Amino acid sequence: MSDPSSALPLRPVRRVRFDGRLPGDKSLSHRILMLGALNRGRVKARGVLASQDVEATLRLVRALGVDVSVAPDDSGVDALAVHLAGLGPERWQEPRHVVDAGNSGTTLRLALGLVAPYPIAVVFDGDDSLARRPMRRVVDPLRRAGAAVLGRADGEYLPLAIRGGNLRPLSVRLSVASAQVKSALLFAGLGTEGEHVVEEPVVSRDHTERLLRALGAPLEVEPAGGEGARRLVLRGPFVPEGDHEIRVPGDISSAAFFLGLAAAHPDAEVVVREVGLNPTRTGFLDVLRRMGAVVEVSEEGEVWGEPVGSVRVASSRLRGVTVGAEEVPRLIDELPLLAVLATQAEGRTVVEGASELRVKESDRIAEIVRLLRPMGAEIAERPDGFVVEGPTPLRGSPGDAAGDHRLAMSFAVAAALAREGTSLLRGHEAVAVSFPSFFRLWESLEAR
Ligand SMILES: O=C(O)C1=C[C@@H](OP(=O)(O)O)[C@@H](O)[C@H](O)C1
Ligand SMILES: C=C(OP(=O)(O)O)C(=O)O
Repeated sequence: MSDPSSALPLRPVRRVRFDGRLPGDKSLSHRILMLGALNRGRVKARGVLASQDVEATLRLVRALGVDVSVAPDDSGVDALAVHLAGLGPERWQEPRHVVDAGNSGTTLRLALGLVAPYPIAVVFDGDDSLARRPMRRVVDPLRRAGAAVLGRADGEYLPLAIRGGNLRPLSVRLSVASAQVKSALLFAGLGTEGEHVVEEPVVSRDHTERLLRALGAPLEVEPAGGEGARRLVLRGPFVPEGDHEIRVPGDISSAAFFLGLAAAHPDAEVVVREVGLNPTRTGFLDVLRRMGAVVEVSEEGEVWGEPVGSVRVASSRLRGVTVGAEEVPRLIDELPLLAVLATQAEGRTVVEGASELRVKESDRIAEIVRLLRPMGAEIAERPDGFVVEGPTPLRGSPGDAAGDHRLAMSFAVAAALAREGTSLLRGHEAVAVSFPSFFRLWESLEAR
């Protein structure tokens, strides 16, 4: 790990060639560990992401007293082999200590739903970024179902203490499209008698639904009202059983930094293998295509209902695009990167309906504008997104990742695309949240 106090020099990259696997999917890794903790039986998972966020979920699973063993998995980048021997939630213990969710919104929100049906008290805390992120979106529906939750600002912010048990059936129409809230409520339904209904206004990543159905849960997914809206109906209780094995596919959100660089760079070819191609996650590939990029996708199989395959992207002439609210959840974590690529595209790029970006690890709208302007980008902040006029040549500049892994990696792409000048990134160590080997792999790209 590099020295956190020093800035990392990032030079423009002359030639981009990459062909291989990248780290395992973060969303799937969290969910597999939590469902493994709930399961009555053994779960053997390979290719689990070895990163700080997933460490937080491992801390939760251990704190509940679940028997879990973790070893490096040499067949992947930043990969773990995890074996869980779950005895069902009746055997969970009340954690003796505060559970540290670190920087991970997914850990905290999903965990609140996971433990809510059971009569145990769990206290959560996390880092300063997580302590600024809103939790009432999960806490309120859990309270309405009968869980007791205490926390700062009436349960909006960490630290949070929950004690559940004996919940009433959940019936929730989400006002924001959030896979974290949806998943938390489905998890709560798993331990609760009755028919639970969750409606989302626009489809968000559906890993939880796919995993639950693969495990045999009585879950129906149907269209609801508006375009892209979905209604999920789960009959609880359902506790998964039996022995299961899974190999976690690569994370398209991590792959996006390599694929995006390839699209905007004049001499590039990148192939990412064995990556997850769940259509609720591939909005970034669709937007790249709309920008005129050469994107080839080959679907090669399925893991627990999740399509998996390879993606190839080569140097392309990009043009500006508009991305609206109905598409945002399918590429929410790739939007700061899209701002970088838009600086190299002909014409105007507009992102709207993305105010959720302001409550991620940082305010990703304000911070990406702050990072890109000194490099020569023409980018304007909007309350719910940004507008970029391109193309503008970028030049190396100092920048600060604001403790946000996606911003650190987006800045690395901008630095690689710069015509001249070395960029200096402060806070580069944030990449350990989702992609610890990022800079080791990035350094293998050829510097000018
Ligand atoms: O469910 C998940 O695994 C995630 C959902 C998204 O958050 P929201 O559900 O808050 O939009 C995303 O930004 C996050 O990186 C992971
Ligand atoms: C928003 C993210 O994660 P989380 O919400 O789990 O912190 C992310 O990985 O970009």
